[in-house]
Amino acid sequence: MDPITIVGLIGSVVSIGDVVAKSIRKLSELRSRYHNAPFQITTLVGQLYIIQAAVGQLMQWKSSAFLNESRYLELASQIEASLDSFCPLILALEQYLDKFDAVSDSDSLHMQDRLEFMWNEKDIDVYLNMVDRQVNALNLFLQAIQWQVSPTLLDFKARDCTSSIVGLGDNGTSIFSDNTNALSVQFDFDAVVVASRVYQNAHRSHLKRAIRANRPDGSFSKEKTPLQTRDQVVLGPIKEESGESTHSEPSYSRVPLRSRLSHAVRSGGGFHPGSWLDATPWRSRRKSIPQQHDPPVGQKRDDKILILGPSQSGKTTVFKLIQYFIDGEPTEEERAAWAETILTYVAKGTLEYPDTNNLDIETLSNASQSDFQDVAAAISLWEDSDLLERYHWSFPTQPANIRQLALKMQRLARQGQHHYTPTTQDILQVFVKTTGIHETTMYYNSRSFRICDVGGTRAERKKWIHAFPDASAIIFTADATSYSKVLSEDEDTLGVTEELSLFEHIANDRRFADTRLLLVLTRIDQLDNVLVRNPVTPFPNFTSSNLPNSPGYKEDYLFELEMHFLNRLPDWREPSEFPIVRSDLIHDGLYMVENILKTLLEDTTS
Ligand SMILES: Nc1nc2c(ncn2[C@@H]2O[C@H](COP(=O)(O)OP(=O)(O)OP(=O)(O)O)[C@@H](O)[C@H]2O)c(=O)[nH]1
Ligand SMILES: [Mg+2]
Repeated sequence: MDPITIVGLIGSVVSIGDVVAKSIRKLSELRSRYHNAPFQITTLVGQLYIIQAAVGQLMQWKSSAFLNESRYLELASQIEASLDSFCPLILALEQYLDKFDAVSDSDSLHMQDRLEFMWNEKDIDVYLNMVDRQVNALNLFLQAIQWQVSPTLLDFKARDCTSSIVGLGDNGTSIFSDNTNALSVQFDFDAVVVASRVYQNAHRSHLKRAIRANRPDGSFSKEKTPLQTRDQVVLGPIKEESGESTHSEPSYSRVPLRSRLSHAVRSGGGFHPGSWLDATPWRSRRKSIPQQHDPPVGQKRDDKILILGPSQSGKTTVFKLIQYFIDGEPTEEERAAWAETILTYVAKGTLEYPDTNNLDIETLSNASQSDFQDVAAAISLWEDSDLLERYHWSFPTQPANIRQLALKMQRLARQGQHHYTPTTQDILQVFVKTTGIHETTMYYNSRSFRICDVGGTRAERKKWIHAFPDASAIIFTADATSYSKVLSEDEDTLGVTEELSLFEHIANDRRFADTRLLLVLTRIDQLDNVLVRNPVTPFPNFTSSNLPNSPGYKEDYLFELEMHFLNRLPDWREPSEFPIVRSDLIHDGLYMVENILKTLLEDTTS
């Protein structure tokens, strides 16, 4: 059957739907007017409703996506045959009911009409039987179609994020919904999906794999299956929820007084050694919190530090800093390897500038060490200091850092250098998006510990679950200037909204009840510039008696920002045990990580 015939078929389904609806209306009217109406009428109405629902299902065939699938074409011809026998039946029923049209105009049935109606009760019986058979046939038929259709439907639903099911595909591929809110919602098609053969198969195979993985010898057992719950599967963006946890308006209900926070919130650029570093060991001061699983007696696990935060918040920069602090700054070979990456980064950033008319595209797209002088000349565009102003804040790279690197390269080229060797600061300034999880074991004060860097985009966060087990500390990085930016993966969401809700999700996660949490506010060096140019609109209650270009204004803003983070802490976390570090990672990061490591590993390294 060709697509045009199917469109015709859908047309006949629509008209059958109309006749069925009319018959239901007529029968219902008759039932309400004719007290003691034969039981068959009620049954007939019920059956017709089922047919109406079935016809509604068939309407899904309108979707053009089905028209190109051979298996639907085959089903379409079967449906047509089925409707061929159903049409005369439903039309005959309509005609039969037309006879009572006259009586339905009056308020109740007259005696003569009643007699006629009862006389015809047998006719109704016949119709009922026939409709009944038709309903059964249609039911079976629709079930068969659902089996075929559901994987495709599921695919659509998952892709447009309305599915509550994660990871099902006809060809064995997984589909994930980005909308994690949907994961806790039940949908009316869930039952159909769960009953479908493809779901059952996938479920059984996941079960088998999980059981097998749990057995050292790979065999099956009847022991408890370590299945993940649905909310463990994806850690995606967290939407603002209604009720207590809504933070569109700042609320300070859970925030202690400024004085109480004096040693939780550090002020000024960079890290201030002192009170919170010298504080009593973390664990001894912890409030009573939900139970966590300790390692078996006698077995001491390595500490594991997770670096979490949204994309471009500075996770990898912190990771690099820790590495350089412990292993020493990059070697000559490592610097040479970084040179190409940085050249390409700057050249690509220049090319992404919206006005590319005057650019030497050829040189910039093939930037390499060998033509360093040409590349440096081609990026002279960045000397234009107004350029940053005209850059849109959602720009996926870091215009300020690119500009600094570009200016530096031009200076080196003018000095006659033909090769570019980056400094540690240059390496820290480059952005290479992280994908996956990067775990490394490092040694500090004769102790080994593990450190994990992860990708921070929404898509990457789905993998975080694998890094969570055994985390002893979390460094959460947040860009202090993100109130003025939107996400590169979603231009409708402000950076600060995303980082606050992600932080809330992590801070409130019971899995981390025994895990230290530390916040690093990054890009403090860029904050002055950003504050002068962008009003702090996301925090409507923010006021300052200082002028936007003064240090007092920056201090007031940072205090406001930190309050928003503190507001997201659960009751079982003590704000005074939640260090906040303000940092310019590029220029004083090494000093900061030394203090962070001392603090996070304090009771194990001393
Ligand atoms: N000027 C300045 N730039 C910073 C600072 N912190 C981070 N950056 C820059 O911000 C960009 C992104 O930093 P990354 O550490 O790569 O970001 P990330 O969080 O690892 O991002 P993903 O890998 O996508 O999750 C880089 O270009 C860094 O140099 C800072 O304190 N000051
Ligand atoms: Mg990264």
